[in-house]
Amino acid sequence: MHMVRLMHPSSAQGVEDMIRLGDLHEAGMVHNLLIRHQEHKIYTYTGSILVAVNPYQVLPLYTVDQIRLYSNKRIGELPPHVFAIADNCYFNMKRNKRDQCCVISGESGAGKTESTKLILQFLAAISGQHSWIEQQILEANPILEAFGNAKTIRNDNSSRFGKYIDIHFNHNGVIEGARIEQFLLEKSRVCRQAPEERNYHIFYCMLMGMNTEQKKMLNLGTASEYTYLTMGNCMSCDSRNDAKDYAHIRSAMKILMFSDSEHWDISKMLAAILHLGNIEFEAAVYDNLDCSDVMDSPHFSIATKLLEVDSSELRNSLTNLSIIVRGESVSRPLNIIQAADGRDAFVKGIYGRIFLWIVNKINSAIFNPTSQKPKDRRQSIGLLDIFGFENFSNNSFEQLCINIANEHLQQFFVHHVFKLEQEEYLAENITWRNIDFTDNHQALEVIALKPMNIISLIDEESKFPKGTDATMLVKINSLHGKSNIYIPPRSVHDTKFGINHFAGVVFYESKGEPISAGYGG
Ligand SMILES: Nc1ncnc2c1ncn2[C@@H]1O[C@H](COP(=O)(O)OP(=O)(O)OP(=O)(O)O)[C@@H](O)[C@H]1O
Repeated sequence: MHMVRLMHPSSAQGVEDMIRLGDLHEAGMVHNLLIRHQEHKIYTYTGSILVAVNPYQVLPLYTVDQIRLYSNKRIGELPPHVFAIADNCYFNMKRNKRDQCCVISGESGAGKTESTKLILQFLAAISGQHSWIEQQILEANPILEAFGNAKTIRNDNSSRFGKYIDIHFNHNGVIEGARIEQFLLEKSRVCRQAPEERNYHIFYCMLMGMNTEQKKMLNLGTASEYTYLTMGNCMSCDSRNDAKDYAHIRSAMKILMFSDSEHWDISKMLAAILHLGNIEFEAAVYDNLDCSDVMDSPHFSIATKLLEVDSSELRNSLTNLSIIVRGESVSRPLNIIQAADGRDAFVKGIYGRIFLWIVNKINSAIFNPTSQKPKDRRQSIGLLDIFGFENFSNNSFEQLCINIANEHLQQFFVHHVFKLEQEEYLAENITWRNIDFTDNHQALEVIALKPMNIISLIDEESKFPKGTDATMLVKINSLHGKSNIYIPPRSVHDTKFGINHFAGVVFYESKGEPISAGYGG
């Protein structure tokens, strides 16, 4: 049993900056956040880091008066606030003429996207021009959220992609443009959703918001008619109004210069995805090989029309797999399970490209390339809104990518907060007590950095014509089986491998999707 000690007075009252806590350990910090949260004080500092606890209610913290109050103040002068961080970035950028960056991280539902939007709003308000470009930057959000957010069991508006927004300012500190980068869109959601989860908002918004004539042209009905929209058995979401959101998405697209024909082309692609999802395959045998054929249904012919492709070519590519080996195309028939997997991979490819196209289109409206003149040199504030570490009961390649991104962020954090600081103390001969910290550099090396790392082996196997999930595991086992980072499957029948991440062990499923579509492609 641990010794019982008196609580430090700072723990009983709570502190604005956890560095001042008398009981500086995990329980002390969590307790501090709890008592502050109970008083609706959702923000707390830990040095230069702001910790935000989601209040799940509207608090009067973001009014115009609050923006005015936090503008041009030193950190610590006022209670901790996301506006204080934004203000600090803005004035550091202007004063020191150095670009700034805010990293916003946390688990799903923590409030990352809301915080990103609040920082954007604050910057738009204090840089003070209420210009068309500011409005365009703010209106990019509803479009990105329509195509990249979905209802999950944790969050009715969960971002299923990471984003980096770089906001550009001229030498007077006025916003003159921005550029958005997206990472790791969860493409599997287009074809499959967990119970009580939905596909991307745009599908439901389109079906609820389009007029009858447009729906007729795309042969669309209601959400319940499409396999891809019903996997989670959840077609509506109490906190959302799909029809109203559709009107907002349309107006945001106009503000960001999407033409009517571009919007219509996107709608055709989305409708084609829904029809492709309803296509079924029947088994066939040809030359003693298990093959498949597309079952006759209106969905197939509608999909070919919407995609503007030849129906026999589409049929052929859905039921055969072609790989390029040494410059030559090698084709083999697919059985019905492989054909359905291949169709899903095709759909994920289409959706991923639509998303990329949309981000590029938004950038073409809000991004101004730099001028060469030194007096026009622009400065920037970057906002990174990226998913936190994930560990579900079933983890796929997508979780592996997300967790690698978090390993990199952790390494950046370790490097800046501990390693560089300690080097500086040493260089200046300052006496200090060594702080123990866990360095995740070795994990990063094994997973993604050193030669023959786990990711490169997965990549290599996905390009190998005879590569399967099983051959991939054999290779990883033989090269990393003895490392303390990789945990091999427990038996030859086990298809899960584990990775010892900085935040804990996660087991990943290697089986399920064809390797070329799931892991490699
Ligand atoms: N500061 C806040 N004030 C009030 N409500 C908030 C605040 N931050 C978050 N919320 C509520 O919590 C919900 C989830 O927040 P948000 O979407 O920002 O989480 P997230 O961390 O981006 O999650 P995900 O990783 O799933 O995208 C929001 O839709 C909103 O209802």
